[in-house]
Amino acid sequence: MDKWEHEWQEEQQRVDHVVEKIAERLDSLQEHTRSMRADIVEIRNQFWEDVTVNVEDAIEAAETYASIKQQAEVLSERERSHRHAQRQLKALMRLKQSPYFGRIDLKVDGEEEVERIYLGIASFFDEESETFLVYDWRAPISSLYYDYSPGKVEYRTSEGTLSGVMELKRQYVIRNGHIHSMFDTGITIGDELLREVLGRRSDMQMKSIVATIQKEQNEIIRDERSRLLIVQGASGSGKTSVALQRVAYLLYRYRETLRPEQIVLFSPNPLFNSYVSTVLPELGEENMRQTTFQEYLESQLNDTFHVEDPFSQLEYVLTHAAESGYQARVEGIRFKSSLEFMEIIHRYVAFLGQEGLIFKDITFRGEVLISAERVKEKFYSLDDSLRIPNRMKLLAEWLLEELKNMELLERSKAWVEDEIELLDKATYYKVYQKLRRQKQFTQNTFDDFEREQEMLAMIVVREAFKPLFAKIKRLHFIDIQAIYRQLFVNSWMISRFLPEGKVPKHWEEICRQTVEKLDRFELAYEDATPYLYLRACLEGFQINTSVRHVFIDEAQDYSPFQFAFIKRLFPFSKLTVLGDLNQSLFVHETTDHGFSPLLSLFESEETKFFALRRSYRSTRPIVDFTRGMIENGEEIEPFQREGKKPTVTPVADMKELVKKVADRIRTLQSEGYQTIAVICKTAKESKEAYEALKEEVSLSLIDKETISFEPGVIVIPSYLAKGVEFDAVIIYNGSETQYSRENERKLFYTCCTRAMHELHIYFIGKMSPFISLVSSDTYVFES
Ligand SMILES: Nc1ncnc2c1ncn2[C@@H]1O[C@H](COP(=O)(O)OP(=O)(O)OP(=O)(O)O)[C@@H](O)[C@H]1O
Repeated sequence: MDKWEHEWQEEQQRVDHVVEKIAERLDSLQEHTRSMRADIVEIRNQFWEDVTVNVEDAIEAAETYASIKQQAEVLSERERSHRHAQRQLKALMRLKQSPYFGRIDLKVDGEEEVERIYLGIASFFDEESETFLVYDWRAPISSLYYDYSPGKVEYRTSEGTLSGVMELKRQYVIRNGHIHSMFDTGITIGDELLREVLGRRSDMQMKSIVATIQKEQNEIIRDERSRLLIVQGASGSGKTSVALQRVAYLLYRYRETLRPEQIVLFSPNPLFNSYVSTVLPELGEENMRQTTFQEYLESQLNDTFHVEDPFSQLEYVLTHAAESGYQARVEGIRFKSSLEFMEIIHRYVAFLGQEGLIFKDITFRGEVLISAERVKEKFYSLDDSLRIPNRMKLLAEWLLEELKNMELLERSKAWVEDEIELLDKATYYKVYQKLRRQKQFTQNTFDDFEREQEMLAMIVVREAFKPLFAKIKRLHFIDIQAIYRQLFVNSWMISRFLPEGKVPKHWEEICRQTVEKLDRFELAYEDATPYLYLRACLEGFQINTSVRHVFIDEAQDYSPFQFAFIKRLFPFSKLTVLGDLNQSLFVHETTDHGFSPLLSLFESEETKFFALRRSYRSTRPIVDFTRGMIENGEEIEPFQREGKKPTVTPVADMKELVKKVADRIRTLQSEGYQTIAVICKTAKESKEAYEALKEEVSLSLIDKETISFEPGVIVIPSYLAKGVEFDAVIIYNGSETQYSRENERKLFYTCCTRAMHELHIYFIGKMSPFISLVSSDTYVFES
C-alpha cells in the first residue's frame, strides 16, 4: 500500500469515528426532541381544557385569561426550543452524511504540537475528548483555510495576532460517510475540486460554495466594518453566492443578537427568490427576508395606483422605439431616476413649506365638513420654522379636535335618528346596562328615554366618524397625487427648482405623459420612487429600525434615486450592494454614473469597494467569447475549465430557425443536459418562440408571473434570466434587428453569460454587431 492509500485509509477511519459520534449525538437529541414534542402536545391539550372553562363570571374569566396567557407563553417557549432542536437535528443529519470538506494542519509559533483543524458546515464538539471534531467554516480559525496556501500564516484571535505555519491543506468530497475524493492543495483553494464542482450539471437551485470559497470572496463574506460594501463583479464571479454565504456568516458571527428577519435581500424578481432560497437552509440557517423593490412599491402604492413593474418599462423601451413619444419617455426615465431629480424634489418641498400645498376637503355623508381651503390656511398659519411633517402632525391634531366638535353637532341630525332605529337589540341592551351602572336612570320614563337616545346617538355618530378619524391620523387629507402632479401640470414649474436651470430635453412631452398617466391612476415605474419620496418628505419617513443588513443584488439595475431612498428607509442598516455594470438592463444605466452615486451615501471611511474579476460559471471558451462583447472585457479572467466553443448559426427564415433550434435542443438533451434555456429578447418574442417550438419539443414558457423553475427546457425573456444559470443556453435570435443599439449590448452579454457549459446562437439576415465584434477564433460559425 503506498503512502497516499495509507493516508486515505486513515482519513476514512477518522470519518467513520466522527460519523459514529454524530450518530450518538443524533440519537440523544432525537430522544430529547421526542420528549419535548410530547410536552408540547400535553400543554396544548391542557390549554383547550382551560379555554372551555365558564367565562360568564368576570373574576373567573380574568383568572382563566391569566392562566391561558401564561400557558401560551410556556407553549411558545417550548415550541421555540423544539424548532431550535429540529434545526440542530437537521444540521447533524447533514453533517453525518458529509462531516467536513477541508483540513488544515497548523503549527503555531512557539508550540510543539501540530493542530489538525477540520472544517464543515457546522461545528461538532466532542464532550468526551473535549475537542472540536469539526469546526464551523465561519469560525475565526477557519478563515485560514480560505486565505492561505500552505506556508507561513497569521490570524487574529481574541488574544491578539498569532502566527505559525500551515503544514497541510487538504480537501475532501465526502458523501454518505465515504470519502469520494481527496486532494492536497497548493496556491488556490482546490482548483481541482473547484473544477469538479463547476463541471457538474445545474439543477435549477443555487448551491452553497463553502467548500471552495476563494480568497477574494472570503474577504467580502467576512467584512464586518464597512457600512457600505460595494461589489463590482464580472458575470459569474460569485456575487450572489458571496451575498448568501455572507448572510450565513453574519448569522453565525452575531448569533446572539442577529435574527434572520433582520436581514433583507432585494432580488431582481420573484423567480430569482426561489432560485436562491435553498442555499441558507442547506447551510443549516433560516432564510433572510427576500423581497423585490417592486414588491415594496406595490405595498406602499397599490391602494392608490396601478404601479407599472420594471419589466413592463423595459419591454416598452425595447419594443416601442418607433412610436411617437418614445424619446421623451426614455429621457423622462433617465431624468426621474437621477439624484438631480431628487434635488428638485427637495427644492419643491422647500417651496411647499411656504406655499402650494394641496389638501383634500374633509367630507362626511357628501357634505364638506372642513374645506381644503381652511385646512391649507391652518397649515400655513403654523410656525414655518418647523419641518413639514411636524406641521402636518400639528395640523392633524387640530383637525381631530375640529372633528370632535363636529361629531357633537352631528348627533342631532335627522339621519342619526333613522340609524338608531336600525340598531340591533344587543346595542340597545348594552346602552341600557351602561346607564344603569352609571345610575343615570331617574325613574322618570321620559328623561330616561332621552338619555338613552343621547347615548345611542353618540354611538351611531362615533361609529360613522371612525373612518374619518382614522384617515386624518394617517394624514390622508394631504393630496399627494395632486401635489406630485402639480410639478408636471405647468411645464414651466420645474424651472423654479432646477439646480442648474437646464430643463431636460422633451420636457413638455414628459409632463404631458406623466399627467395623463396620473389621471388614469397609473404610476410609471420611473415615477414610483420619486412619488414615494415626495410623500415621505411631506408625511415623514416610515423607517424600518429593526433591519440591520440590507443586501441589494443585481444592483446595476437600481437607479441612484432608488439607492438613496433605500438608505433612508433602513437608517440603522449596513448595506451590501452587488452588481455588474456590464449587465445593466435599464435605461437609466446608459449614463455614465456607474456605482459612483452610491459613494455619496456614506462617509468614505465607512465604504469599501471590492472587484471580483474571475468568472466561475462558464467554461473558458464561453468566457473568451463573451468578454469580447464588452468594454474592458479583457479584465475578466476565465476559470480554466474546458468545454466546447460557442456556435453561431445563420438561418434563412423563421421556419428554419425553429427547426434548427429544436434539433439543437434534442442534441443537448441526448448529451444529458438537464436545464436548457432558449433565451429571447422580450416577453413578446418568448411567446412567439414558445408557440413555434412547442410543436417540436416539450418545453415551458417563463413569464414575469412564474414563481419557480423546473428542470427541463424553458423559453425565457432576457431580463428574467438575470442572475440565473443554465447548463446550455440557446440565443433564439441573435440578429442585428434584435441586438444592435447600445442599450442592447449589455442585454445580449447578460443572456450569453447565463451558459455554464454550452452556448449556441442563431440569427436571420445579419448577425448582431456584438458578435461580429468578437474575434472569430472564439466561436464556431456553423453555416
Ligand atoms: N468559490 C466558488 N466555488 C464554487 N462555485 C462558485 C464559486 N464562486 C462562484 N461559483 C459558482 O459560479 C456560478 C456563478 O455564481 P453567481 O451566480 O453567484 O455569480 P454572479 O456574480 O452573481 O453572476 P451574475 O452576475 O452573472 O448573475 C454559480 O454556479 C456558483 O455556484
